[in-house]
Amino acid sequence: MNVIEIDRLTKQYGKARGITDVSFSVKEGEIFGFIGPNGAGKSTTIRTLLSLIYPTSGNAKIFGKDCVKFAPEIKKEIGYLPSEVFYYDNMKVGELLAYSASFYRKDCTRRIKELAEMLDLDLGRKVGDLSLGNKKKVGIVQGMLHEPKLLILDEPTSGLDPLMQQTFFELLREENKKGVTILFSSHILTEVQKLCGRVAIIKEGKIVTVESISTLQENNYKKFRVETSSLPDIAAFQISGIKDLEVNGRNVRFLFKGDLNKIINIFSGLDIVNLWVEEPDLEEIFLHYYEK
Ligand SMILES: Nc1ncnc2c1ncn2[C@@H]1O[C@H](COP(=O)(O)OP(=O)(O)OP(=O)(O)O)[C@@H](O)[C@H]1O
Repeated sequence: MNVIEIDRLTKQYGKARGITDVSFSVKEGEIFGFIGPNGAGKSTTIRTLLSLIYPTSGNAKIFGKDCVKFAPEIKKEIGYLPSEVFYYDNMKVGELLAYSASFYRKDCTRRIKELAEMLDLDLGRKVGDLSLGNKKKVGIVQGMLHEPKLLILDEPTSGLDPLMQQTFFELLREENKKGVTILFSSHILTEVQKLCGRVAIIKEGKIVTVESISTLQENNYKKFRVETSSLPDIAAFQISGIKDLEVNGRNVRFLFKGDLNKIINIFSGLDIVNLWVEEPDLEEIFLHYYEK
């Protein structure tokens, strides 16, 4: 069953582009990544799903129900973490979360305590005194306190330190094991790779592809840079799979996709002083993976 179904969703901000013909679906029980650079249209898509803004055309369904028509009903079953959180500074964290919980017809006290403990969040502190990361944690608890069936997280890790990111990812995996579906938006490919099974990639308001992470990785170019002790024989690098070859004296850079043993073969004929192998960043995947 599809928990989220987005069909040719378009949002124009006056003359400015928001998103154009965005379509993808998220199945029940998936952790689905929504990835793209800043300004690509992730927040616009998510805000449209939540009826915080209205589509210019197209439609989206959550739990099989139209997002606009059934917005209040759907929202009760969703946990949403916006990319930026703003709070009344004078409230204590516990008071703020109790207030958030009052919108749901269930007692969330126990869950608030559990989540706060897990994330090491002090419920007695004033919101105004919290660091950016701790404010983010308040947002996370706020989005999860009513134990929703669907979590929509817009750039949830910004501001969290690496250890807390790990704890947060564990928490998400636990929720997912309980059957919770997660839409996770990010501009950081590595974190999406760690957590998600499939991803939709958005660029300049349009979906570039919807792909499983494993397919995405298999088809990625890796970046190589090698420094040799003497001028290398460039002819050795003229094999299929290598592209964007750049030679600068004893330094050679190139991109490679395919059987890595071919590269090891080339390297075995060289006297290597230094070697760097890097995963391409998101922009490079856009440029090289999708040009085909
Ligand atoms: N209220 C608005 N009025 C006009 N244009 C907007 C508005 N909100 C977003 N946009 C534009 O819509 C496009 C998509 O922005 P959006 O915020 O959805 O991207 P994003 O992928 O979430 O990026 P970020 O990670 O930077 O938030 C951008 O070109 C942005 O400038």
